[in-house]
Amino acid sequence: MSVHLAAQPGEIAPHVLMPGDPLRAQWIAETFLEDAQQYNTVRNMFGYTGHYQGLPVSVQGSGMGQPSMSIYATELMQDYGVKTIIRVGTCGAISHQVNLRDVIIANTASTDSAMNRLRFHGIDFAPGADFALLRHAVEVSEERGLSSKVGGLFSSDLFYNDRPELAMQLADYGVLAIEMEASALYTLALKYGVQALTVATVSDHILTEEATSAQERQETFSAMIELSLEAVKRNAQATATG
Ligand SMILES: O=P(O)(O)O[C@H]1O[C@H](CO)[C@@H](O)[C@H]1O
Ligand SMILES: O=c1cc[nH]c(=O)[nH]1
Repeated sequence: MSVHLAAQPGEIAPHVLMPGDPLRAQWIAETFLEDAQQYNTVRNMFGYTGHYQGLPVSVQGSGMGQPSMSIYATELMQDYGVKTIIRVGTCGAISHQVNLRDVIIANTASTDSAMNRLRFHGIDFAPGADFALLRHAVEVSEERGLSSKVGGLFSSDLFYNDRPELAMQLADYGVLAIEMEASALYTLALKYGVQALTVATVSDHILTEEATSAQERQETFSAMIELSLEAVKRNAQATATG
């Protein structure tokens, strides 16, 4: 057990998908994993372990925002020795390069959070995805003809922002969408030598004002989950043979 996870040693797989929403974790486990067993209900931040095509995989809710993601990601990496994490999230597009329901495969994550300023004493660290994992995800997406794009996310501490125009300026620098966790995940993964990636479906388009429903955010976006599971499997196979 760790402070926030009730799993016994060995109950969490080396490969983990992390949605923000614990009910999306439940849906992923019940829909995509075989023999899924729940290992965590502490704070209702559900976690499950099952199998995807024979590969042990866990799904763990992260909660919303970088402090919550940091707690769960740290415990997964430090206390349970996980090797691979893919955040499977939703995001709000700030670029016309992406459309509603497109899948963004994030190579990097800018942030307005002070977390890395605290961690690095004012230095602006540049958190990035694991290249091998990202390459597997892109390969799967291309094979399946998915509407996806590789690019940067903005991990914001503010969902409701008094100055939304500040985030919009990031689009001029190629940032595709806003979410709230990727920067912390990438930073911690680099610290612990874990392979991490964020795959995020555009649930809201801030420029066109299109939006998906809460039910759709919780229970759909199958393409993103199937893409992530296949990328995890290929990455695990490549790591085992490499
Ligand atoms: O759908 P999830 O994975 O929670 O991701 C996005 O949705 C939440 C905000 O509604 C934030 O956590 C943001 O990052
Ligand atoms: O606009 C949005 C949509 C999803 N998640 C966010 O953080 N922002």
